[in-house]
Amino acid sequence: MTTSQNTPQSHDPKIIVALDYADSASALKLVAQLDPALCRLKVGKELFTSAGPQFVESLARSNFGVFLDLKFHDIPNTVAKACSAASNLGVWMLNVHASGGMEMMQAAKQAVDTSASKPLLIAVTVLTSMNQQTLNQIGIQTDIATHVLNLATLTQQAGLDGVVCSALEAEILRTKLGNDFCLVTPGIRPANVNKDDQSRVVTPADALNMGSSYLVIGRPITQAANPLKALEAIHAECVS
Ligand SMILES: O=c1ccn([C@@H]2O[C@H](COP(=O)(O)O)[C@@H](O)[C@H]2O)c(=O)[nH]1
Repeated sequence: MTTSQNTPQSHDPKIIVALDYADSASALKLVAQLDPALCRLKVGKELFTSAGPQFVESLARSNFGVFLDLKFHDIPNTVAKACSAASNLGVWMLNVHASGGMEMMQAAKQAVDTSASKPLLIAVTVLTSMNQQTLNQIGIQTDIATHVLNLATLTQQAGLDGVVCSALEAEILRTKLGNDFCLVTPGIRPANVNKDDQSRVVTPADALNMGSSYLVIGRPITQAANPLKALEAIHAECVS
């Protein structure tokens, strides 16, 4: 597995907790309850928009690795500049949308690789909230697993480190794209937990068995009565 030179952890926790909060104070309250031996952190559009790059930079200096999940999607020059700026925050991983195409992804990769910290760069294939019907609604008639494989293949050809996909597609991507390609899978739900707005969901243990490299988990941890206990239970399920 490719690893970032700036990874602050010598170990490699598989769980990435999604800090989907409205402000930095709420996010930090959760972070204070978590154990960096068990997880990394993800900052997405809501928290980044409210708390800003300085917050991400300070979080990236903590013992947690930070995945900056802004899913850049624009013309190549704009995405490359955004990726340079994001890399300079010292994050462990960042992402773009694979549907931005080869030229956009190559520009992003070049920007990341010429930064001082060289974070991992991955691309979103098909959002885990989407199903076959929502894919058809945007004009794509290909079956979802094939579309994910096509976008992931393009991502690998562009030289990126991996993709965001559902764990439902992890087995086919592992077979076709090899063991060194990073598969980051949101849509993770322990058994009997609400799916919320996710469509393509898999349990934590099944996701790892199917070939996921990292599990992105938000509400099952952040909205638990005791987030650390929820994290520990998921971690235990994964290692057993
Ligand atoms: O395809 C995708 C890409 C990103 N996400 C993000 O992951 C978390 C999931 O949160 P849950 O509360 O566990 O559903 C969230 O931040 C999404 O923006 C995704 O779900 N699917």
